[in-house]
Amino acid sequence: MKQKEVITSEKIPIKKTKSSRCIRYNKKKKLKKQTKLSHKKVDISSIIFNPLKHRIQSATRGLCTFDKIHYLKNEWLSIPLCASDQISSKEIKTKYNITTRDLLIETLIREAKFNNDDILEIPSKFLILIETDIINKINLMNKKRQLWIEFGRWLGLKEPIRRRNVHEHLRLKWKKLKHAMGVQNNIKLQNTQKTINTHITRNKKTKLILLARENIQSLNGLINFYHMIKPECIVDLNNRTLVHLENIDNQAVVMQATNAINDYYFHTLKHPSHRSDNFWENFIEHFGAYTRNNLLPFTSSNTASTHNSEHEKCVNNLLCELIPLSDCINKFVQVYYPDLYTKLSKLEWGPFAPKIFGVFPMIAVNFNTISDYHWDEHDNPNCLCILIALGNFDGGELCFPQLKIIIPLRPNQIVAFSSRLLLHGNLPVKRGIRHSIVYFVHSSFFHNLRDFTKVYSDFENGIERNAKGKIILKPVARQNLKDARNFYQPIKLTKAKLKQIRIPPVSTDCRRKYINLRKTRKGLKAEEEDLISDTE
Ligand SMILES: O=C(O)CCC(=O)C(=O)O
Ligand SMILES: [Fe+2]
Repeated sequence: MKQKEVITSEKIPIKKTKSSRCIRYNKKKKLKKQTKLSHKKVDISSIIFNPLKHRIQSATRGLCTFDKIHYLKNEWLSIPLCASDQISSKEIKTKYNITTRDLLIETLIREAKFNNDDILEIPSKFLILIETDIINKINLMNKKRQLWIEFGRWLGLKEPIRRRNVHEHLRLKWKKLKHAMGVQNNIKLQNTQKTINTHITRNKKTKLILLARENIQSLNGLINFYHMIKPECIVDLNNRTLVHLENIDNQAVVMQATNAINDYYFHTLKHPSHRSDNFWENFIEHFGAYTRNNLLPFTSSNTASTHNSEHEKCVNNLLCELIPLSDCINKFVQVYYPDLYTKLSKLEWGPFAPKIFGVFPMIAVNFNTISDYHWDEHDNPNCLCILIALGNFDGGELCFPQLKIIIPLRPNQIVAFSSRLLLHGNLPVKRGIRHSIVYFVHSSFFHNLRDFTKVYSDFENGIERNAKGKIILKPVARQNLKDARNFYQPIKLTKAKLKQIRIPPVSTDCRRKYINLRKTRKGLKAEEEDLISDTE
């Protein structure tokens, strides 16, 4: 029988503890002060999407070449980040000589577990294949045909399974994991941006996996992991931060953000027409300024609520409620990473997108879901992302298999780490609902990491292009780049579309690859999983 959809909403109560009247009084006073601070007046118009001023992606596309160059030169400014920007001012640091780990095994177990929850280990006959053919590249592929097919089946690959496909599947995984070896071997990370990029994307994505095998092969292997609980800054041999955990001493700010995300999440579940593709497919939304796959920065579609203008007020409310938390996160960067902060505060992305989160152009919000192991490959490798987990939950620990570090991140903590260089993912949530917010900066925001030759050569050659990038012969009129009137036609949905209701066949975000979203779609807590019927 189909169970009724359960949608619960939780407000985080202020914890009542037995304390003396004096302590209680002081606590109350502190909370009152914090709450007052967190409600300080802000100019909301600069924080929310303003269709008269800001532009979504399509509205940045039809500009004339002159306007594009003008925007690049005068409105969008960036100072290149360098490796030393990740050196923290924290006095006591823990140096880590990272050992290589068997991440491949860990990843494969996760993949196989998706189809068969009982799997804890990888059979040794498959390990041999990995060892010989993938790691040592001794080609036994033709000799063990049946075993490869069996391996593919164990992994849950689609039938019909061919040994060549299984081999390729593993080879690609191996290549990707080798990526992280750059951090492992600590190879001259302080050198130029170019070195880091070439190094990481081409050659050194190697052994990570191998040494980790014994430790991560079974879930028991996690016992060997270092549990990072208290504030601590773990750095590489060049003193660059790998993982930095700090407490947030402001309960009110955390409560305000948690309640806002809960409200937003449950409201959106309840009103299907409010669901964006990202929300319903992957339970992640990105707010703020984007510039990936686009010449110029623009306002993200989630910020502008392009799918339904009726949802706009929900977004605006959420963004306003996150301001105090964003202030806290900015303060953290300013205190511990002053060079990074200074450079980021000089990053301007111009009038096309609002400045919502202080020095960070954008955030990602993960709603009641965890992330599979991944690298955030578009993040600037010289920047740190800042992550906070919100909600009332147990489990969902953040795990860095390369470093063998597990962080049972609590809502009063933040963690800064190099999301581009370190593989990371979550352990399952055991109880309650866990959301998370990530503050990050994409590489594409930095001019030194972009290639603008095409638009400059268009300029020199007097070429104009249409929104699709095709050369056109007609002249294109110049625009007032600060005036976006008439560029945005809001869509008002009164009724949900099919794709806002139907369960999507796949998640389109790599972070959700092997993550089950059933309880997330129902607004359920982890322990309520059994309320979902098997037929769904
Ligand atoms: O929720 C978490 O702990 C991890 C989130 C994350 O890594 C991401 O959104 O990229
Ligand atoms: Fe991430």
